[in-house]
Amino acid sequence: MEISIIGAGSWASAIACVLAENNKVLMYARNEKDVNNINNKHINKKYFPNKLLNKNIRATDNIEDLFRNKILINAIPTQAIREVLEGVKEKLSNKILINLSKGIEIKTYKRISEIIEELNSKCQYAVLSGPSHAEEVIDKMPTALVCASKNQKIALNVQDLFTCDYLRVYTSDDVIGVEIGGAIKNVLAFGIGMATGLKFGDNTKAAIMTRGIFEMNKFAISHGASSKTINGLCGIGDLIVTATSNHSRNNRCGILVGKGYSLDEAMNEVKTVVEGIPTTRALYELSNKEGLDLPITTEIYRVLYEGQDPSISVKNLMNRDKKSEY
Ligand SMILES: NC(=O)C1=CN([C@@H]2O[C@H](COP(=O)(O)OP(=O)(O)OC[C@H]3O[C@@H](n4cnc5c(N)ncnc54)[C@H](OP(=O)(O)O)[C@@H]3O)[C@@H](O)[C@H]2O)C=CC1
Ligand SMILES: O=C(CO)COP(=O)(O)O
Repeated sequence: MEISIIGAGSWASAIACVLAENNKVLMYARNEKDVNNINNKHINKKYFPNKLLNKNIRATDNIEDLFRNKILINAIPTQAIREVLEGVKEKLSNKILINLSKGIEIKTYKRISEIIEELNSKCQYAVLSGPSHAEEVIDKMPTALVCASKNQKIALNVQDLFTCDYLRVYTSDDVIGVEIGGAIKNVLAFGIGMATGLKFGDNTKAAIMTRGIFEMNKFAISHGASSKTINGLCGIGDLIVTATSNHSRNNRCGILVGKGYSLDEAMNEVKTVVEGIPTTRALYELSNKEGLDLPITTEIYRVLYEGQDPSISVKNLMNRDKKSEY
């Protein structure tokens, strides 16, 4: 079987390597030079310059080529999905789209399943998420993920497709919970990065993590998700990995902002996509519209979009009204 991947970045490449052990893989890259490097030298020069890719992996710069396959995997940044798929949306009919991206669209406040549903309601959707840095998956380090779909047959198929010695995939029917967990953990990991950049310690990180999970649950439950999902791999699990790993772009970018870099300087340094930045804005605006109080998200928003000093954010959080924990 051949499987298509929209995108040829870090996560797309790591997942391509998993699938290429038993399948052919066709990746879409928008740059011809990247396509030639993958096809002729079996190298993804930009994202994994030191790894030789499996020869079952091919690339194309023509997105239409992807639609010769039944299964498509999405691995481009959330804010680019609508624009990239708009021109080929009719072709999504009767395809299975497995989404790997994590975020909320700024323009519409939609989750990725909602974007796909809007583009083509005949596309069958699953989301695969959890604590999984590409740098570790490509080195075959044991990793656990969760796949959610409204259609349990599809969730089981995705479980079969990805399960191997180093990937354990659980199934779920809570698409909303899995998507919200993956989106919000990036916002919180950015905030925890800022605390590290401010030279605060492990107590501060644990406080933001725990109260952040409370915030994640509040938003998720009000959107119809189950708290069990948030307390599983896609929420707590992914927050732990993103907030504590040097691989995390969100955490690294937050550290730089905490150290005093401007947002532009920090993003230039990190280079790859930092999903927590646009998702902070979408989450802040949407929760305000819905009358949900998310104090940590609000303070991260103020730093990112209103130029507030991160140390003021910490003071604001510490000086909120006294209350009981729950
Ligand atoms: N990296 C990881 O460990 C993990 C990432 N994720 C999620 O996967 C998604 C992708 O992340 P990741 O692979 O790390 O990101 P990268 O920055 O490594 O790669 C992004 C890919 O998307 C392409 N791309 C970016 N913008 C556009 C656009 N406007 N049109 C077409 N293609 C575009 C890039 O192309 P180009 O090279 O030409 O810019 C590149 O192929 C994110 O939502 C992330 O949260 C999830 C789990 C793990
Ligand atoms: O989602 C991820 C790990 O599960 C990747 O996180 P970063 O985008 O912060 O690197």
